[in-house]
Amino acid sequence: MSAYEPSQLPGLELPGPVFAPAAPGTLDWTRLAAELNTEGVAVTPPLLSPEQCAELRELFDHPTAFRSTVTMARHRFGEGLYRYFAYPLPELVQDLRERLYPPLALIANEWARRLGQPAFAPDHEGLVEACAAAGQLRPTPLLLRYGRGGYNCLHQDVYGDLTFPLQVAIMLDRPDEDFTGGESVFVEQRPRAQSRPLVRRPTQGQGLIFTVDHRPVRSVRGWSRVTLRHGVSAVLSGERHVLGVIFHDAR
Ligand SMILES: O=C(O)CCC(=O)C(=O)O
Ligand SMILES: [Fe+2]
Repeated sequence: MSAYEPSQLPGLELPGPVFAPAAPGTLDWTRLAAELNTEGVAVTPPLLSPEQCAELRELFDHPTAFRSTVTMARHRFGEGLYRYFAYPLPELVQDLRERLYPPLALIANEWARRLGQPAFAPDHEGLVEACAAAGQLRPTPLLLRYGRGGYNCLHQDVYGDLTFPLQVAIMLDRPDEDFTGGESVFVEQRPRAQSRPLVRRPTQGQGLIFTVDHRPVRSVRGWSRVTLRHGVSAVLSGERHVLGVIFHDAR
């Protein structure tokens, strides 16, 4: 049986296209929700144009846009560099965060109901307020850059007690043209079962929506928690850039 019950996820619509010049119309949230329920990972149509991808990629070299920079090898997180944006976020990033959040909150709230957890605010402003009340005040959207040999160890982006369970990563480069290798890797851990690997290869502008920490999956007696970690396999050549949109803020 599929864990997805469409009748429990009403109104999964965006008000309009989300920066989707190559894919006019709304995102198909019914499909995305079904994919998230069954796989924990969903691939969107392009959310950014090639020009917008280039604009964000170039921002990487403007230090004033960021609150901090992490050299991944120093923390044994992998190999590469990432930078957390400072507030106020670039308009494009702020807009994506605000517009992607409401439909994701519907999915997150269905998950919370299944797991007996409190609901999240319906809009992003409400989530940011709840984060502030929990002492999580620092912005989490980030840009990542990997060169040849770069990779990202399996991890979860948990930054405090308040975790919104879905996040988005948008591919800014063209796989097989700008870089090779560098697949998006996910490992799912079900209770009393061996881990399940998933690999995705988004094209430029496409977003991956995925579980931050865990999601509910049907079990014999109701719902059990399935844990997901994400990472990136080694980049074999070229440079790979990604925009990470995490919705909760950090302590
Ligand atoms: O580079 C990637 O694809 C992974 C980025 C990541 O870890 C994130 O967006 O949280
Ligand atoms: Fe991450």
